[in-house]
Amino acid sequence: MSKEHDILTTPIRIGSRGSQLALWQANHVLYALRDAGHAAEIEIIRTTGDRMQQPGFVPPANLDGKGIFIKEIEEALEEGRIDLAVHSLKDLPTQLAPQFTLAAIPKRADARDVWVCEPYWALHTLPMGGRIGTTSPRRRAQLLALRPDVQFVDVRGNIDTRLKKLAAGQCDALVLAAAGLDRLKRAEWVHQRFSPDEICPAPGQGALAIETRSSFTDRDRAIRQAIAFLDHPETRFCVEAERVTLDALGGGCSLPVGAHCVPEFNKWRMFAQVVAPDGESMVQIETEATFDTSSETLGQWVADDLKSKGALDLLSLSAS
Ligand SMILES: NCc1[nH]cc(CCC(=O)O)c1CC(=O)O
Repeated sequence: MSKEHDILTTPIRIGSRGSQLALWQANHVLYALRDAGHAAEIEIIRTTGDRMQQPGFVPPANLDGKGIFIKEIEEALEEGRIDLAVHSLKDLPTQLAPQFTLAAIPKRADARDVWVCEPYWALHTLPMGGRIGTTSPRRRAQLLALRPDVQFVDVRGNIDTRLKKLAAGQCDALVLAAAGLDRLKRAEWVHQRFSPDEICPAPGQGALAIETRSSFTDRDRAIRQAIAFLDHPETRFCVEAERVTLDALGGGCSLPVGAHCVPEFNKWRMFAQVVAPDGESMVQIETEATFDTSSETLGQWVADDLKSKGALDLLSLSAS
């Protein structure tokens, strides 16, 4: 047994939201830790974001939308009620407070967005004025850029709730992350996986983030060592570059910004899109970088390139 097993005398406590997808993700980490010989358990934490998805929720005046799925989880981490938190990386703000660390970023699943719609098997076969259920400003803007005639309906809730609302006719189609549907074994609902140069995914989409405390107590150090084997350096590089781009454009998951980096032979390839809310104008770039480029440099390049093409003007339209 390695040293961290001696220090970790009580089970590793994993904090998770209670949604199906969050619990799938937390269980994925739980089983990996148990396979590695650690005792571990899950603690479910209710976040502001979860409460917002309940009918009748009245948002507080000071709600800025950033980090609404993580506030209560970070509080539990800070108070030592949990040892690590499993998040969807795309829901994490681009800047973490210094007392927290992303101790592992596991191998990314399919990062793409997908089209979910039985009768119309692709976006271009949806009839004029078709209603797509998505509240994401990025997806709305990108979809309008491809199909200016489509309409949107607010379809919220967890993945099964949204699929039920689709089946009940509240909308004609959904656009969702492939990763969530794949993880919950709902891939039979997927009719088309959008290419990232068509609908560029959110920064970090499809990746998990394992957040721990940064402190150097024996236990916290042992926790980070115990989880380190789940880290996938290629994924970490890609999502860091994507998050640097988003951060340089102002951060926040409500911006209509897509960024997607992939390793390719001996280089990195990155796509990024910034779209005006009405879809009428957009800037997009595709760039390559050698493997010795840092994620910070690549992400910053991409942001600078987008800015030089007018991205900030498009983003100011979504602020107003
Ligand atoms: N914003 C909600 C959210 N956060 C993470 C995922 C999917 C899983 C992932 O992207 O890792 C989803 C649902 C969706 O966008 O369809």
